[in-house]
Amino acid sequence: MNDDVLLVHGGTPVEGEIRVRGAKNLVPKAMVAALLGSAPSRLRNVPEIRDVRVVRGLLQLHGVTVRSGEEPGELVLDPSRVESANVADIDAHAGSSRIPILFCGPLLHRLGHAFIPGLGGCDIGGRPVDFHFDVLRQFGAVIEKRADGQYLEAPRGLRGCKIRLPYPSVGSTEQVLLTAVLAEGVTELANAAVEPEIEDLICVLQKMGAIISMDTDRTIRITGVDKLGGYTHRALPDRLEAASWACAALATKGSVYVHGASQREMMTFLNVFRKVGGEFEVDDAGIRFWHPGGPLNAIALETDVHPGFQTDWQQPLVVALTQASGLSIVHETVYESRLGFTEALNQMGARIQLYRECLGGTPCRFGQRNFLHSAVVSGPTTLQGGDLVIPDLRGGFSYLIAALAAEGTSRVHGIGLINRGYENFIEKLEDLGAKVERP
Ligand SMILES: CC(=O)N[C@H]1[C@@H](OP(=O)(O)OP(=O)(O)OC[C@H]2O[C@@H](n3ccc(=O)[nH]c3=O)[C@H](O)[C@@H]2O)O[C@H](CO)[C@@H](O)[C@@H]1O
Ligand SMILES: C=C(OP(=O)(O)O)C(=O)O
Repeated sequence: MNDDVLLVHGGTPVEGEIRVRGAKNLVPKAMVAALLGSAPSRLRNVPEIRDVRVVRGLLQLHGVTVRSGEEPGELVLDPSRVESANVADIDAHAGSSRIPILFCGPLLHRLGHAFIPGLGGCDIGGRPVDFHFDVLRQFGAVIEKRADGQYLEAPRGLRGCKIRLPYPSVGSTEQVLLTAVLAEGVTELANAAVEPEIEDLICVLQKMGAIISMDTDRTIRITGVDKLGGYTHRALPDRLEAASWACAALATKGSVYVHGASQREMMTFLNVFRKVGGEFEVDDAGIRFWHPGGPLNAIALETDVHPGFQTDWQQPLVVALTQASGLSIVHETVYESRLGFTEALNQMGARIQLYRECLGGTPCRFGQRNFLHSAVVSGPTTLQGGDLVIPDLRGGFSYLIAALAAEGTSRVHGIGLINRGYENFIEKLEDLGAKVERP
């Protein structure tokens, strides 16, 4: 059996219930934050995804014990014996995810040095980390580029500083938070990212004893403290996974109840979902998403930083837009190369044209720089099953949605990548009545 290929027999609406657990874009960061504590931490609602397994391995390499807690999805992290790790062992995790770079601040605080391997993450743009290293230098870190990664030291310790990010980068904001909380003095971070996962990380750090404020102009101020304790925290739900299943319901004319989905973090998505013609109902335990019948509406969509339309929602929604009547306009302003996945959709019968121009009013760094970062989606189109090779995490799930909506059977190759951010997605597909099988 080839466990990296999935056969998807399309044409059946997804119907039923699934559960989402803690957010892929918070849980690994909260695990890294435990490194900063002088006492054990307890993290709940942890999903079984690859990004969590990567960080668990990296923490254990550095002497942190990570064990399962009493309740399902609970981790207990004990940082009392943090130690240097063997570079070759760290390197084994090179290319696995974005998270290793967030070890810089905590390891500099705990050990006075850090080695960071090459990063992974979705291939949706250059994914530079210049902002990260700029802010670390401002704190006092000395960074040496080596063949297999970056070696950092803090010869004079880490001191608070005044930072303005060139762009509200999520990872760079997290880099500042995880470094500033134990740095000497006050740090001011202007033009910070304020995604819900950032706010949840601030809650984690505050529980540990950090002093962090967020101003109305997205300026975050951190007053360094001498010591942090442990935390007990239940991670916020994964709004990205929840939206992905909602788009599957829309594209296949189905109905999915997502246990654990939270309206608060999904308000912008819910507005767009409703404009396209989807229906949803919120209750205390989750959200039901369904296609009410009749035509879907084409829309104009621009991705942006929070509270704008989250870029990670874009790819699954584009598949649903192939089923909408009329011309939809999509302007991807966060990543320069996040529309490449549409080529395979066109081969299935979609009609999506990409443009270098900014097709929208949101200020964008990619206009006139030769990036195909806008799209016009003409629909509705009938999709035919085909051979699909997964390019990235959200593009991969989007291909599953397209295969579910298509006539005939699709072979989806490289499905292992989807485990990075979607817990037990094959079981969930089966729970929703999807006709999938391993060849
Ligand atoms: C593990 C995780 O949390 N991943 C999320 C995180 O990625 P990540 O933290 O990598 O995304 P950023 O917010 O940093 O990136 C946004 C933009 O800033 C640019 N940039 C970023 C850093 C830098 O040093 N230099 C630079 O130019 C990027 O190229 C990109 O164009 O936020 C993204 C934006 O919400 C999400 O799509 C990802 O799911
Ligand atoms: C881009 C994403 O993840 P990462 O930053 O981990 O590549 C994503 O979750 O859509």
